[in-house]
Amino acid sequence: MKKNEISIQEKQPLLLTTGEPAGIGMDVVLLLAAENKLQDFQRPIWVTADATAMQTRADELMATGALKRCPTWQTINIDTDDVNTEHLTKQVTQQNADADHAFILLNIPCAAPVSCGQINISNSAMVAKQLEIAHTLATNKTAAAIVTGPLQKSALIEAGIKLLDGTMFSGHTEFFMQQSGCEKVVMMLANQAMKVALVTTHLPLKDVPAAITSDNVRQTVQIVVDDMREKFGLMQPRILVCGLNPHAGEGGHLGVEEIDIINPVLKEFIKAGVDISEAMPADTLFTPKHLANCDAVIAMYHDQGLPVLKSHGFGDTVNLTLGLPYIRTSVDHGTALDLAGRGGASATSLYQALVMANEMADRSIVNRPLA
Ligand SMILES: NC(=O)C1=CN([C@@H]2O[C@H](COP(=O)(O)OP(=O)(O)OC[C@H]3O[C@@H](n4cnc5c(N)ncnc54)[C@H](O)[C@@H]3O)[C@@H](O)[C@H]2O)C=CC1
Ligand SMILES: NCC(=O)COP(=O)(O)O
Repeated sequence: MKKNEISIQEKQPLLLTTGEPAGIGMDVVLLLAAENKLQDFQRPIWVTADATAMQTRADELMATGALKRCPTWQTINIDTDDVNTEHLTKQVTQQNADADHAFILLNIPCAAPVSCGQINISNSAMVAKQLEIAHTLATNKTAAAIVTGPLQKSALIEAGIKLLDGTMFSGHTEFFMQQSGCEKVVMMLANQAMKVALVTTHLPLKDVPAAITSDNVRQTVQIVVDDMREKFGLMQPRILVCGLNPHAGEGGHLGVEEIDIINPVLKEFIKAGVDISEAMPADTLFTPKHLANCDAVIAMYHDQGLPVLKSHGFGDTVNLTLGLPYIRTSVDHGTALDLAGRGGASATSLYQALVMANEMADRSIVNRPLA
């Protein structure tokens, strides 16, 4: 082995959360496992799920013919009451990965039996527990990266699960941000056609304008610039920014956020040598002419940027969180309750999310300073 090269045995696992047990999270893991695709990463794959529900889902998918063979996995029963201590890390790292199995299942029991496509909010605490465990193992670097399957936000909200600051649960992005003590993180979705980062995430549309503050725009741009360098290796990323209003405010006649808030911040970055535009009309920014010369787009809100991106590759897109102290990627789709256990789910987005997490983890090993 060359100096500074890391052996497969030394590589840390990718930790995959299956999310909502009534949705397709377990299906897509099983589909990849059955095709031996979880072995492409040369790393152990750890999967959080309810062990009984996983076996039942495998049986259901076998019955539909979606699984041609049933993959095998190794189950570890962990003490889920004690997830914030070294206790958890010891429990999982003391297990020897068995090469004959597609993945290691960290068993997080559901409170109620799982029925495909039927949300039961009694199981929402188990979904939140998966995220807590993932956060703990990524923070202490036991896991190289977190890759999340889909959860049903409404189920966690209706179960009364809150973020650390006591506000309503709104998504993985906000959950991991608060758990990590970050003031700000950035949601980015990426596919072959484009990368789109968002200034605001899961907010009612009526609350968006108030959230477009100088600080929010400044922090978003800084995180995008830093992580395009660190996570994608793009040292001088070319960034285009959407305005908030139609025609980027039409010179102030259709809204003033561009003049009062967005452009003054963007000018600071331009002056500092960052390759970034001033606020552009979002309807013409997302055209091939502009996208051809751009590494990332910053959109002001969720449904300004994501429908355009998903229309260019739903199923082949990765959702990632920039600005966290660890790597987190995710599928681009939701729980698809209509498909759970039926065999129609595509696992391509999960595969792409694993590829991206693995590449970022490998890059962070290469970039790690020599002791
Ligand atoms: N990463 C996450 O945790 C995400 C969670 N969600 C949550 O998922 C729930 C349902 O959201 P929806 O808007 O209905 O979106 P959805 O992505 O679950 O479903 C939209 C449509 O796409 C289809 N679809 C989704 N994933 C597919 C796959 N892998 N293969 C084939 N077809 C697929 C579904 O059958 C449905 O017709 C919501 O609670 C939402 O918050 C949505 C997006 C991401
Ligand atoms: N549209 C992406 C999405 O809603 C997923 O959000 P998160 O759970 O990754 O924060």
